[in-house]
Amino acid sequence: METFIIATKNQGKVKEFRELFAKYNIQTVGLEELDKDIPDVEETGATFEENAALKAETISSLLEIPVLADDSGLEIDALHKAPGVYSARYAGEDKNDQRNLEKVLEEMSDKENRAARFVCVLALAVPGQETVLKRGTCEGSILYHSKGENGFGYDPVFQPQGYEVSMAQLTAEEKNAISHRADALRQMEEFIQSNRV
Ligand SMILES: O=P(O)(O)OP(=O)(O)OP(=O)(O)OC[C@H]1O[C@@H](n2cnc3c(O)ncnc32)[C@H](O)[C@@H]1O
Ligand SMILES: [Mg+2]
Repeated sequence: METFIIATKNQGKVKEFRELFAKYNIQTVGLEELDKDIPDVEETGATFEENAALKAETISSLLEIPVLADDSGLEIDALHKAPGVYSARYAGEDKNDQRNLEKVLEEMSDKENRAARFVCVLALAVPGQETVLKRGTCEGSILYHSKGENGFGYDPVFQPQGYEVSMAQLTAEEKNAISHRADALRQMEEFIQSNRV
């Protein structure tokens, strides 16, 4: 089976990419599964696109092979699109999912407009080629309390549009059918196919 490198250290993303790529018969590997010690890429960009490209291009140059990176997060309308590109570090530099979602619940406790979306930008960097960027979204709303155990990150406080449960109450299969990550990957499909390694 072919293998694709995903430039991420997030095990929640690694699991979802493994599931999403299975239908292409491609195996995916996260950075922590590689033998090499890969340095953290500083996410200095102002947009998901900039950060996704930064991660994909840095790791692709280092390994000299095609690399896919994911920069994602939660945009909340009542918070002027925060936490946005700062989603991973919303409650502090130590990147704690639980504290991040508690901060969202607190900031949203008095807000009537609950509209929000998950955004995922995928960047495919191939040595000697221009990086390809694709953006996927999943619309929904912010709950008043967290519920559910599945998924990762902000899933327990996010209710996808058309559902009465949180993203964390969906099965992996159900989330993968509607997620921002699946949406972005569908758009990236032809580029993945033409860069099978
Ligand atoms: O940069 P890498 O190494 O890929 O890992 P990361 O966790 O730092 O990833 P990001 O910089 O893209 O930050 C994404 C943030 O958005 C959250 N997030 C992304 N996708 C999500 C999803 O499908 N469900 C819930 N939260 C998600 C995630 O928990 C992080 O807090
Ligand atoms: Mg990150």
